[in-house]
Amino acid sequence: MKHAVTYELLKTDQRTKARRGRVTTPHGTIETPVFMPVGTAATVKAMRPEQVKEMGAEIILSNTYHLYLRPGHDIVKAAGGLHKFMNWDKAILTDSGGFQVFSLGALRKITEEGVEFRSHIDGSKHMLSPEKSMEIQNALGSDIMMAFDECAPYPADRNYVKNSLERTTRWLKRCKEYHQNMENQSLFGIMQGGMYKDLRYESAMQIVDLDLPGYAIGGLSVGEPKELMLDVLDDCVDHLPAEKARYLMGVGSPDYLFEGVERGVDMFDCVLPTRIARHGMAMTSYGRVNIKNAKYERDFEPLDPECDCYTCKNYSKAYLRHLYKCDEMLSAMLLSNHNLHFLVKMMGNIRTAIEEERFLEYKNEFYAKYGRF
Ligand SMILES: Nc1nc2c(CCNCC3CCCC3)c3[nH]c(NCCc4ccccc4)nc3cc2c(=O)[nH]1
Repeated sequence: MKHAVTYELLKTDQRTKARRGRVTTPHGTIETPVFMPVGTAATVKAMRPEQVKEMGAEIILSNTYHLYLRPGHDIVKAAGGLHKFMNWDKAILTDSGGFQVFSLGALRKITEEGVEFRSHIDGSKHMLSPEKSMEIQNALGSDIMMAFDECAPYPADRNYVKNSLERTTRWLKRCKEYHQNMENQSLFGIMQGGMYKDLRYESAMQIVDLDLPGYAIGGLSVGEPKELMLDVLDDCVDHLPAEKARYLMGVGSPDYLFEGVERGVDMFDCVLPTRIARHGMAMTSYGRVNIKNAKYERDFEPLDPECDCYTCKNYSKAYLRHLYKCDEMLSAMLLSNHNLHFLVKMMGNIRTAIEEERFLEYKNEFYAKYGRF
């Protein structure tokens, strides 16, 4: 069957595995490498969709687990699907809910069938399975649906990880089986295998056979040390086909984005930029700014002198500090807008740097200014 979503490789860096590509979806194209803003409950928190579009975002994420529990995928479907419901007409990727059950829900039991859990909202009992996850994602109408997987905890013993990845592969086959009749939505597989390189290879071989348009690297950014994560990641990428999209799940701070791009990753997502914004933290060209710090009380300069976002063009650190101290809603709105703009613009600069064969130079230039991470 023709894939609804396709990846085309445009250029590979001559000195690293960094690459420039493009993902085509029924709701438009996505230039890669790309950072995808997260919109968990059908909103990128504190942002209007027009602002997310204006900064250049071409795809956002949402989530099966959250929307199934509230408001219910049947309501979103009745509204005409997630694009209509949240007034976003570009691409949407939905995560499958597995990761969120482990990280949010009160987990009850994992069986071959799926995962039993209690809702973190009202404690009611639920069951997510590959089929249920696909039914929900189909109702939501996302362009890219993630397979229902288990993200093994870290650390986890080798035997557990091996059994878990093999079940995740069986679940992927059930997702693909169920997906047959959804021509406007594509399914991405997810590689697991913990921090065990041989199990990562095993997982990759099993899922690549299914010839999907894109593959995610799951099971990382789960508390492991940075060097371990990067070492395993470096290996994982080599086992995925060059002509398919590669998505590293849950990664989104500047340093990890540069390191991921350098190792051949095309797509990233993370709640970080909007989450730290709500805690008064901003990402700037010169490192992180903690706006509640007293040193900004009379600092009438913008957050980032090199940023052209709405926040940096119109407000000072002193004002932003004041808003945060007063717990004003505008604080989260302005800092979220800046942080997302910062990452989306940074990825645009990375794409240009790859095109101009100067990715490493740009990375070093960025690191020099950003200071310690
Ligand atoms: N299916 C699946 N999802 C994963 C996710 C969720 C990705 N964002 C989904 C969005 C859709 C809606 C919600 C998020 C992950 N997120 C992380 N790390 C995030 C670490 C982090 C947490 C908080 C702040 C910063 C970093 N590792 C992940 C591994 C997996 C995985 O194997 N399988």
